[in-house]
Amino acid sequence: MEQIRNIKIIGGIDKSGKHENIKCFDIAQGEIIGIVGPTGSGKSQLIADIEQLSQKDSSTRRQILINGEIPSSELRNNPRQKLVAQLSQNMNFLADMNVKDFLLLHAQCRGKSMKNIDKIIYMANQLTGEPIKPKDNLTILSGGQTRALMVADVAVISESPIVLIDEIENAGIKKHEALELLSGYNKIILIVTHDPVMALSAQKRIIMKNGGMTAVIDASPEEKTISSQLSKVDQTMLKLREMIRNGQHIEEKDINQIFLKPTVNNKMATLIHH
Ligand SMILES: Nc1ncnc2c1ncn2[C@@H]1O[C@H](COP(=O)(O)OP(=O)(O)OP(=O)(O)O)[C@@H](O)[C@H]1O
Repeated sequence: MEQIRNIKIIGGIDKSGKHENIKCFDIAQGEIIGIVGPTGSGKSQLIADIEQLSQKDSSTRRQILINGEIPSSELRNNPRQKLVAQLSQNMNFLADMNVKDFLLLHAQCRGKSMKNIDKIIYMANQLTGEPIKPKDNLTILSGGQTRALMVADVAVISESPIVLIDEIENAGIKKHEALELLSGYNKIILIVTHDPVMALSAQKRIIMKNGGMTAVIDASPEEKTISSQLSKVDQTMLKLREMIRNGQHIEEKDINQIFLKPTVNNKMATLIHH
């Protein structure tokens, strides 16, 4: 597959038939873009336009260019050239095989090195509190383990240059780290989310309203700091969850990592303390 360096979204019309505010939006390899907006505002439709490489032929009349050009019909229609890998809350592995065998099979199908398998399991284990073992059966993995393994698998083995993450707010994984891992593999990442940790991890976020892209907001330096603070809160919640699951008692020191670190400013500190 040709290397996808960037995609361009050329704006179309919203649900009222008016031109979208955003006429043109470029996304480069390695960028993380959030898509936010109320229910029914057209977030999934925007993703569908990208996935189908719409050429003014969907309800939104948007056009998607790849590397600045109209994509070939091969790229649009051949399922083997699928551009978008999707990760969502409700996805589960169905195959009755163990983690290592599955990864070996997937790597083999994609013509990827089989030497990376242990690395993928290691990466997945950095994202989840509950260690995944190579001999674990896929079907017994918990929700968090499943999502963590999918993220590592998509990052290393899958060839899809675009990764769509659809509302994995309660995935039970370190979301911030998961996004960093994927963007490190130069994927274009689009996240539909209502979760501040995820939304603020994105460099930019597209604001949807009434079926149209109304604005694009660049994450401010302050928001980036808030994002890493929230990520620590997130990790502490994951840790507490694991401890409770394992029948342990929670002590004040277990939540100190949220409170002890200097916060963005006093306002943020007050917010967390209360
Ligand atoms: N520009 C548009 N023109 C016409 N119809 C549109 C447009 N954008 C979205 N729609 C339609 O509006 C409906 C709601 O959009 P969509 O499902 O994308 O919203 P959403 O923001 O993903 O909602 P939710 O948060 O509930 O998942 C869909 O049927 C979609 O096809």
